Amino acid sequence: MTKTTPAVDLSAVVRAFPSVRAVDGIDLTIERGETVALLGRNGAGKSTTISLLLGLDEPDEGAVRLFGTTPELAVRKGQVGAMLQDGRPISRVTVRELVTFVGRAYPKPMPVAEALALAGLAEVADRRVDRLSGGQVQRVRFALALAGNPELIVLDEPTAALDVEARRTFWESMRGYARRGNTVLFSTHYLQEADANADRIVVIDRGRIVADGSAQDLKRRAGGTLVSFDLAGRDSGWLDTLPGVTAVEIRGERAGLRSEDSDATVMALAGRGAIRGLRVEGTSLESAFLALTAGEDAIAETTGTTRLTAATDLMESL
Ligand SMILES: Nc1ncnc2c1ncn2[C@@H]1O[C@H](COP(=O)(O)OP(=O)(O)OP(=O)(O)O)[C@@H](O)[C@H]1O
Repeated sequence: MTKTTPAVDLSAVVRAFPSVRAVDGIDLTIERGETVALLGRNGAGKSTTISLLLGLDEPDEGAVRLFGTTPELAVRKGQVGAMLQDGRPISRVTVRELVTFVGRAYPKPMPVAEALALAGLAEVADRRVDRLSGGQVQRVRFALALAGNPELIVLDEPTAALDVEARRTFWESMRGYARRGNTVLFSTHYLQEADANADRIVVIDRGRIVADGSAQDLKRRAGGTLVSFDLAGRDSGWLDTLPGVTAVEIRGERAGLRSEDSDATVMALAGRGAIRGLRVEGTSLESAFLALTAGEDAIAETTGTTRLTAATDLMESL
């Protein structure tokens, strides 16, 4: 094993339950030092992927390696810390006592003061865990994940129940840990969190990876730009033949065109004098995500050619 062994390596991983293939052939490599968001809708397969990655569940097919070894061994060695969705820490002890106790289970624990400081708990270290706010409890769980001094931390929807301020402090702590050269994998429904806190976003849908890259890459993949204009009584049958256009949506008098080459689309529209109320907008991360994870149901009325474009999203933008 060399220094360059990736932190995470999932290879053709499948986990099938009787009613659903929760993970349906995932290949994912995360290099040391990366911060990666696993982004997907409810039921996309994020938690199942995380369970497999931590060795809490076994894949039916494929292989999972952490730092070149099995998840069990990596966890036992303290290389991996995790913060999962449920489980409230035991409460009749102080924050410091709890972090100290958990650290003792690992061969090379992080010094307690350091774990408390990184998690933003120094000021409440001597308070009982059952006297803390929801945001503080979440930070205790983060400190417990840090207790073994891990190189990789895995967080399953870490900010799901937190208000805006608690989220902000949570992500500050996480970034402090990542800046030390550590690796972070977190799952989220929140696009803004993925965009703001990850170097790389892996979009998962129906147990498969449907996109993997920076926020910028996702926007590009989701179909570039939205060009819209007033039809002013024209028919719309010709719009999907225009250069660059991948999808067309008509809403009353307004036409929306998803375009991979907005310059060419606008030129062609201008050539036909169809420029009344013309608007050209870049794809937001929100619409990129919707487009990448849209089901067949969301596309029903779209006359365009791409499967990736969600009609509902296009309608919202008009
Ligand atoms: N133990 C299980 N037995 C049967 N089906 C399961 C089991 N665990 C998960 N599933 C199913 O697998 C699919 C993926 O679930 P998973 O919890 O991994 O999704 P998720 O992306 O984490 O969703 P959420 O954001 O709601 O937590 C879902 O259809 C879920 O119902």
